[in-house]
Amino acid sequence: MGLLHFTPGDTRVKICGLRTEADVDAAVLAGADAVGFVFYPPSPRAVTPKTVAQLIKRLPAGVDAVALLVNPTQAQVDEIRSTAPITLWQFHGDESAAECAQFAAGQPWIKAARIGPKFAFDEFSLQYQAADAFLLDALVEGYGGGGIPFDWQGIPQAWLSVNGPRVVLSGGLNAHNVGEAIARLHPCAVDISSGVEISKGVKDPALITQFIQAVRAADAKLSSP
Ligand SMILES: O=C(O)c1ccccc1NCC(=O)[C@H](O)[C@H](O)COP(=O)(O)O
Repeated sequence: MGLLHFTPGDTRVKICGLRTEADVDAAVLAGADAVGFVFYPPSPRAVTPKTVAQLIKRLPAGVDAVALLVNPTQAQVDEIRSTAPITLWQFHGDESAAECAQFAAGQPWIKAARIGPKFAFDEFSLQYQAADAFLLDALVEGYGGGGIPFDWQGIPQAWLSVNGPRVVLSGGLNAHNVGEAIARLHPCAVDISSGVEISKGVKDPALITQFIQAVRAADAKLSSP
């Protein structure tokens, strides 16, 4: 129920970059806790507020509708908010904490971090301490949706022990590596886009189902004695 209402052994799942009714239906049927809509025109996954307003009508109560933005203008955010009932905001660009809070206007928000070899974890979480969650993603050309994992071992254990309950792990996840990610990092949630696609922007219902089943299996393994 929702992306960020974390309880141990119940890793939440966000399926990102949905564009069609079939995409949304597949994610809901598979048990996604959140669905992400990319409002970044250069992306092949980009959608319009009007389209998202129709897609959100297919979501049952409790499934978060996440707006994904990259350095938006206030006008862009206002148009999205006035058109589609977004429940969670994800900022994937160079937005300041103050800008994120202003854009979110009291709703929960996630700040995405693009993790390179020298990423400053402590400085990041201090700067964005007001965020409801941190989405840790790979540093790829462009902004996201690169389908590449980052070095999970590079996350300081001390930082993870404090911030883990609000970490959304992202970047190159799939049904084959998500179990290891959950066992090692115990994130609040996991996020996926490329790993459930047959081509850029084209989601595959079977891959979505397989991914969520892999998450549930990993949680069950953690919970078993
Ligand atoms: O998905 C995109 O096209 C995208 C474009 C611009 C900024 C962010 C974008 N995606 C952000 C996400 O939350 C993705 O789910 C995340 O980067 C993971 O993607 P993937 O590695 O393909 O699973």
